[in-house]
Amino acid sequence: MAQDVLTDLSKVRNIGIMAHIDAGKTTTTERILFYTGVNHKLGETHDGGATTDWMEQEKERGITITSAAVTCFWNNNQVNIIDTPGHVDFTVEVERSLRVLDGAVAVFDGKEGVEPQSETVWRQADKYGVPRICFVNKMDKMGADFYFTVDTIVNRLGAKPLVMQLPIGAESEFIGVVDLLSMKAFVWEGDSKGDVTLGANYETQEIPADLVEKAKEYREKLVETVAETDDALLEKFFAGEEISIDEIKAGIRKLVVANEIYPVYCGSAFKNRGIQPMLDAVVDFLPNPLDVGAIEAHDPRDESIVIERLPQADAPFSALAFKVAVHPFFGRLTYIRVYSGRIDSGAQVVNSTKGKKERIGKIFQMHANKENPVDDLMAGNIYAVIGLKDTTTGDTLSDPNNQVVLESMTFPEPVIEVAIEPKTKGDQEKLSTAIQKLAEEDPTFRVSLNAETGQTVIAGMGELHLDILVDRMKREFKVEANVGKPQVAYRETIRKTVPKYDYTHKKQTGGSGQFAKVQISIAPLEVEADKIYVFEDKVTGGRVPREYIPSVDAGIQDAMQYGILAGFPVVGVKAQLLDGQYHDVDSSEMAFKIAGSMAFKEAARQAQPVLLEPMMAVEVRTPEEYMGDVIGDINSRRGQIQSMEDASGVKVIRALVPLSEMFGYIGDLRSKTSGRAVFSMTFDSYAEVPKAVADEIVQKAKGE
Ligand SMILES: Nc1nc2c(ncn2[C@@H]2O[C@H](COP(=O)(O)OP(=O)(O)OP(=O)(O)O)[C@@H](O)[C@H]2O)c(=O)[nH]1
Repeated sequence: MAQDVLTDLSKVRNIGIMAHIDAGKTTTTERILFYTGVNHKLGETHDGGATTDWMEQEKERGITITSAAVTCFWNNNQVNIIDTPGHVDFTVEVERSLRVLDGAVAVFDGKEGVEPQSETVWRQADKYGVPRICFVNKMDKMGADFYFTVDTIVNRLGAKPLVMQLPIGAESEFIGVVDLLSMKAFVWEGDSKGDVTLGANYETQEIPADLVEKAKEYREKLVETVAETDDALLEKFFAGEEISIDEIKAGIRKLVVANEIYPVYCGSAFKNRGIQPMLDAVVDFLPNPLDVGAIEAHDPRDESIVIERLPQADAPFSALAFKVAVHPFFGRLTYIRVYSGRIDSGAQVVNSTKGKKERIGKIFQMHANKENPVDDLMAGNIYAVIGLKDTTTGDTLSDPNNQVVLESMTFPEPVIEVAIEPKTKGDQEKLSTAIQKLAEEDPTFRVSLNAETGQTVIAGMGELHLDILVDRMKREFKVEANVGKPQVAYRETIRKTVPKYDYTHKKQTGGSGQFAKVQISIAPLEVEADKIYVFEDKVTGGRVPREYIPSVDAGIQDAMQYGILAGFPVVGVKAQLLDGQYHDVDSSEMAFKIAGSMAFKEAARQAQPVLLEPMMAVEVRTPEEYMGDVIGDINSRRGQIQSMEDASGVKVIRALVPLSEMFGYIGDLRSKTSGRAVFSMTFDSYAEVPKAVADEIVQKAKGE
């Protein structure tokens, strides 16, 4: 069934399927792969047979964590599907995918409507300007309500839906849809019971009598919405003239590409209903790489110089790596989106983010059940390549003679950490390998070694994120280890400037001694993104020789790893080396490093050190009757309420709450609200821990 890669970019769609956890993203993707002919046997997601979920954990947990790209073909168009994860802990993966998508299908649960997590993902898609169509899934489910779901698109997302279909029948009687463009009914015969080979195809019929009026009303709305955007169409509309389907489609396409409107489809992925018309809509309305146009890149030598790259074969090559995965047979596989140019396998490129040469090895397009080798990389398309050694997620690959850097991706701060203690020396080695491999795939976790306890500390986005990392270490890399409880990633900072601090490191132990004298100043520094520390050399007259100055810097950074209050990393420091003294024989890099480190430790004690904790932006949606309880609970967790709003019959409460108070929140919220409230949270900022709480944390850290 493999087809050659299309070179006509107007026939390429790079899309994502985005959804709240359990809305049916995996099932929908599976059905798409079935209908597009590459998947002959459907995997039922929770039996572990789904082809996009090839990691063990995904099979067991039934959730899609990694984004794999799968290529399929629909009516002679090539559709590349980039799988986007739906869990809140993996929003970085979602952003990473959104970065390389041209359009998306937002899948909603037809009973729940827009859920908080779909809202988060929706807003992320807004941020990247990704045009979308909506698929209201699970129309066969008890309580499914298409019109309610459409309302939630308005109320909860503030977006403008365009109803393209009406459901025929509801719940177990849901049999098909009215297509408002052709004004026909598409009916899927028979009950598939989740087996796609049963009742997979639809028949075109007349609209059932009881839906004719409603269909007319909705078609009128549809045509009016489209006509309003085009003077010529509007004239026709008011003159009562027929506007052709092609004219309507062209109008919708323009509005979708401009992110002004979101066509809404419905169906039941599980029962194989509604997938084909939704695929037609992907092709009809979502943008192709030409619609998206030029991408903005930067000169690697000077970020302020903007360079545009057009999706053309004869432009200089540029591509973004958005995923590194370890394939069971090929080893390291790098997923890339090519933005411009065309190059063959074997070509030399440059990783312009890291300034390293790379060679493109074999190139594949990943189909659902096999890899399809291709000869070259083409602008506008998505590929998996082997042979790249140093490229990790977020890196740009360029033409060596025309280098650019595509906007790099920002990742939220990892705020939860877990300590891992390998059982044997062998396990320690396995752990290092595991960490290195996992870091290539996922740049969102950080690793540090606690020199005092010998523990390896891994920091990530949330409890589940860490859970999965640890699980993979044990399972894939066979690391035997004791794993601690997840802890909040506290930080320390200083509040006062210490303008001058002298420290002399002197040691005489037989032979040659050690001597270094430094005078430093430290001051609070506003933390911005990765800028958590600044070092300035203010030494004059060679009083500290050039070669020792970096050692002082390194010594201070070493000391900052373990803050003086409770051993948490210190951030937000501007350090200056003001003066010093050396000895011809006894001074060394090591001596200056120790002096720098000790000078910082002692100076920091005078700089009013404080503890910082991660604050989470929490959003709770609750029926009004539980609002008092929810707010009371947030207050008792040291939360600050930011706003309260009404949205489609529920109250939306937004608050800033310390992460340390959010462990186990989901269970408490469920029991307080009889399971009727939902919440989402994302990292917001670091804030100073109130004195009383800080004292407790310090006590505990010292006790341990
Ligand atoms: N009744 C009904 N159930 C569905 C439908 N689509 C999916 N499901 C079920 O809903 C559950 C979740 O479906 P998935 O496809 O795994 O959902 P997902 O959004 O990929 O979930 P994650 O991978 O966990 O994010 C499974 O038990 C599916 O069988 C549908 O159209 N109707």
